[in-house]
Amino acid sequence: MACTVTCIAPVNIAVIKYWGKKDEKLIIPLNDSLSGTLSMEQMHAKTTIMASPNFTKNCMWLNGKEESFGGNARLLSCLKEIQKRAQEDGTSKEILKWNIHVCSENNFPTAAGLASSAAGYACFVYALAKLYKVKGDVSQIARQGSGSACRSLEGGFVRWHMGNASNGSDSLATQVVPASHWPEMHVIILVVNDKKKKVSSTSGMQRSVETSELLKHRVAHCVPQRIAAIEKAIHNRDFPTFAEITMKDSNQFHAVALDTYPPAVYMNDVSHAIVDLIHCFNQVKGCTKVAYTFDAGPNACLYLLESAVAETMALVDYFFPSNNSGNTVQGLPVPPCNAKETVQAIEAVGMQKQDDGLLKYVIHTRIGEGAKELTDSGTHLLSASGLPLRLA
Ligand SMILES: Nc1ncnc2c1ncn2[C@@H]1O[C@H](COP(=O)(O)OP(=O)(O)OP(=O)(O)O)[C@@H](O)[C@H]1O
Ligand SMILES: C[C@@](O)(CCOP(=O)(O)OP(=O)(O)O)CC(=O)O
Repeated sequence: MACTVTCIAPVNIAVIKYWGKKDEKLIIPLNDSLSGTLSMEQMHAKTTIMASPNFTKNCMWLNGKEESFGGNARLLSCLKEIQKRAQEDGTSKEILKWNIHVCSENNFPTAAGLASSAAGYACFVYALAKLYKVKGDVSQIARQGSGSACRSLEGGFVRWHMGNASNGSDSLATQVVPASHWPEMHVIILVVNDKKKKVSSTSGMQRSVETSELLKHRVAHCVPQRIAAIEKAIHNRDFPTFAEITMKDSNQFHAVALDTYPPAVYMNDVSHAIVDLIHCFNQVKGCTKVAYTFDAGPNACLYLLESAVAETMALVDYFFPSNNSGNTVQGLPVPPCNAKETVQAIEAVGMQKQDDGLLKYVIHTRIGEGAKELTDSGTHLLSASGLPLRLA
């Protein structure tokens, strides 16, 4: 009688940042944004949703712990919107009356500045769409869970169009190119040891909209040109142009955060030392090898071509030594590399080796595919009676 679906969805990291809403409730942004979707082999959210006439209320478990469903306005608005679409599409009325149990797990740290909310809400909405057999684009609905979630449904590079409609009907995400367009594009995430609690993206951007003059300038004069130029660079697989725009946009986003009153400080000294290292590396090589970008936290996300991975990691290990033998790298293997000459050249332009243990760990991944359903019933996270198979 019960219906069950299980789906996985990826993380995405913006190269042109979303920062600021023109509608807080519908989550309509002030500007277009563009991101790379990261491979689900390394990082994904996985969500099982079961609908049953026997369930007495909607329930949600995240990483093995029960969370409030009824008290989470964003989960509720995604559910309401998908059900509305299902009704329009003529889905059987019966299932729409049943309560649902949702069980989700992220195979990477939640709420640690690694875009878990983007993967999580994309997965929730994608799985609901499968459950109710809703056809067509659901990015307008994922957007209402967390803005950046709308970019996690598709693979490759994805653009979120801010749209013009006041009801948000044209504020949706579309694929710019599939992952296969630029398979050499890899990503290294440097997870920075950080004790401090951040200002959430939601409240930080709200404060920026209220107080930052620079945000107005960014939205009107910078983002439109950058979106057009980076799309072109992606189509042409032009890494130096892609990298320069990515770094400038990250820097401008953090300048807006500082222009906010009171300021929102997301990058720390380690983040700034990573920025210095990347600029020194690009300088001594005489061409742009690596781009950095930072979201609302201190962790660095490096976009680079596969051919630069080994040397970049050798430099990270040298300039940001771990407490023991090399930084722990999760994900794709990193080939060994003797970067002695580059290290010397970088030291000659003034970069110094940092203290031990500033990085927690490193994730090596690549651009990957969008959300998908797992059809093997052995992958469900809920038992036949609708309870989590694993609790924390
Ligand atoms: N798999 C999931 N399913 C549903 N909701 C999720 C999931 N993962 C995360 N979330 C929601 O997202 C919240 C975390 O969002 P938050 O913005 O604090 O962290 P983040 O997305 O990891 O970091 P950042 O936005 O800075 O990249 C969680 O508390 C939860 O409400
Ligand atoms: C810095 C960012 O990562 C901000 C992401 O903000 P969220 O999508 O987390 O915010 P809400 O819509 O309020 O949930 C930039 C980006 O991903 O484009």
